[in-house]
Amino acid sequence: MLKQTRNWSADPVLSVEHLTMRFGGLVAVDDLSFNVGRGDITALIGPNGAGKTTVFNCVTGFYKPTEGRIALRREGAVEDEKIAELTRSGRQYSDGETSPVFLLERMTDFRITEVAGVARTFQNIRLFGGMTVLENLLVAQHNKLMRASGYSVAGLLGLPGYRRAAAAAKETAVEWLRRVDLLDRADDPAADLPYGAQRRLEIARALCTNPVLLCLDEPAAGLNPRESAELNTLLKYIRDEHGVSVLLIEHDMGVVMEISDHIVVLDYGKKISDGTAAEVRSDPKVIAAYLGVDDEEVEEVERDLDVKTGPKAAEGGAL
Ligand SMILES: Nc1ncnc2c1ncn2[C@@H]1O[C@H](COP(=O)(O)OP(=O)(O)OP(=O)(O)O)[C@@H](O)[C@H]1O
Repeated sequence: MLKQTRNWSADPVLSVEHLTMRFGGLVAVDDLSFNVGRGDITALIGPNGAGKTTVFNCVTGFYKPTEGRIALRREGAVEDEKIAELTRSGRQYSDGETSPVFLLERMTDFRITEVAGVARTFQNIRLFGGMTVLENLLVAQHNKLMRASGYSVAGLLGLPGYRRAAAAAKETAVEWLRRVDLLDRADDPAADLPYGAQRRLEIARALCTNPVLLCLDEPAAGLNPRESAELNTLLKYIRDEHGVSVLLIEHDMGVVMEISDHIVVLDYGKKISDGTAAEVRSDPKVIAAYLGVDDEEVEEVERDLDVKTGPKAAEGGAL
């Protein structure tokens, strides 16, 4: 069931404002603004080369944007004036407050994950193939464990604080493995898992860091229809039961239209549409952008939309 409220206006967890990213003479992202609603699944879509991954890389600290502000409100609504004040102060985030704000464009990727609570997965799976499935999830919680050890030999000596933290980390890992249906593979090397299972493990690993915002780069890429359906169920569970906001890049329109509360469409680095699936689907600018790509992709998009939305899509003249 998709939501009726427009969380991205009422309660944004992330605000991207006037984001520009240039690579030499190429403007990959051009004065882009959009919000991600708290507790929403938001999809960033657009033809190849539209700038989607570049936006992701800016949000997660892999790129420093040329211009723009990326504000994360971790726990709830914050007045614009407070964010403006933080911006003027030159600081990266407002600390020790009930509703902290993080200016991600000023932070390193490591701190964005650790301090602000933004986790991500990659287009190309990046697991530790030689480690077991369980170890991959424990490594994701390494920093939490280091803090519990007081960055001393407490860990080696097995002092109680560290032991408790280690047990909690294992519990979190086991819980997510159960949720993504990989508990029976816990002791197998990650590289031995089939492709779809590796994708689920990557998502579980990101969730072990307890993020408020989970960024997924093409999570359905390479999945078969059954695995795609399982992914949809998992993402809805993450949203509904854990309140994690999800921002995803996805080419599979079947997945996008079925699970997204909000869709932002890019073309040539600019936003061309922003709204619910129904709004975006019938937007002539979106249709035109997709018609600009090669025939095969247009056909694929049309087929996906037909399958998922049936006659309604056809009435609305969808993509
Ligand atoms: N590190 C980089 N250096 C130079 N150009 C880059 C870099 N990263 C991306 N680009 C360029 O920026 C533009 C946007 O690329 P980006 O990968 O963000 O698009 P995308 O929408 O994610 O595409 P796709 O759907 O194919 O993954 C492209 O023209 C790309 O070649």
